[in-house]
Amino acid sequence: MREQAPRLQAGGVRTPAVTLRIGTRGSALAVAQTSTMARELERITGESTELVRVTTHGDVTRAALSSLGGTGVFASELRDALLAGECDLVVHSLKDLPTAKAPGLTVAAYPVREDQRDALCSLGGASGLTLEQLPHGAKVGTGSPRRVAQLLTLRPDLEIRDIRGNVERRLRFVTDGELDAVVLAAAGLERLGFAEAITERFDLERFPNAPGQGCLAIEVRDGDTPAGVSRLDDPAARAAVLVERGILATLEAGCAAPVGASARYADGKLEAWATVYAVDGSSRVSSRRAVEVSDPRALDAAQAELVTLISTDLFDQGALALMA
Ligand SMILES: NCc1[nH]cc(CCC(=O)O)c1CC(=O)O
Repeated sequence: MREQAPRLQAGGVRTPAVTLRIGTRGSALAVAQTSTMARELERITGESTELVRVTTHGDVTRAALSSLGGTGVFASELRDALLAGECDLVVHSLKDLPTAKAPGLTVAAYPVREDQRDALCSLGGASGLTLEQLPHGAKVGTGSPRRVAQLLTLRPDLEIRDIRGNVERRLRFVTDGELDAVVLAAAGLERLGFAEAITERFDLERFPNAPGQGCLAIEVRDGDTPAGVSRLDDPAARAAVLVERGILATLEAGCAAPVGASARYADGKLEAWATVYAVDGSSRVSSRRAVEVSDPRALDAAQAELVTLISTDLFDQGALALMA
């Protein structure tokens, strides 16, 4: 696997691809997860790969994410590079991808999902204080409205601090003693080799994940899926994340919305639960449903049914008013 910028010959004519060119954001997390996919593709296809780094606006600004025009700040420039033919596929964190399909592009694979849970990182890592053990009024950092609401639901006494920056920078708030703990996605910590910083992985029942968290998405141009890419797809991961994101889309909520949704597909059963929070954690509505899937060919219909069941239930309980 080599790394290089998109190659342009004099006159702007692109040289024919000799290897699979994989577009990625330049952050350490993005490069780590894209490299994992590149190695998988090399193993599957026997072809070589190279990484094409695309710097996105979301990577270079310190502004609050919510001020950057909502969802998709990380995804759109990667998508532009793919549409322009500067790479053959791109690897996204699914959580950061808007739920609407991008014109001309398709998600060709949802690879095997990693831990979808959120993790508390307090000083001392595995031997640190859990959420329950943190002192009264402890300072906990997160930039996610969902995590804020979830934390305040369980510990209304906490002082929540809005933090931004990459995973390493967020962990430093704790090691520097500025905050008592931060909350991050377990998957990102693991991909970066920071699993030892994890004090507690939150129970999904009380702390449902951001829709799609822990899953990657491999996006390609419509009708132009490079050989081998479809083999990265994991049907169980696909089913679960499509339900989680289907609920998010039906609620017309973005990736920064205070919505947690967890799904799993196993043993012929597709099951999901979701909670919509008031941002201050003062109230919430939840729903949980399961559908039997006797024939895997009926999975698409089962997904749609489950999304409708849960979304309708959430609407009936006043989810829209809560998010307003
Ligand atoms: N919004 C940033 C982001 N996008 C994906 C991940 C983690 C990995 C994943 O969910 O796949 C993170 C960091 C975090 O939330 O801690």
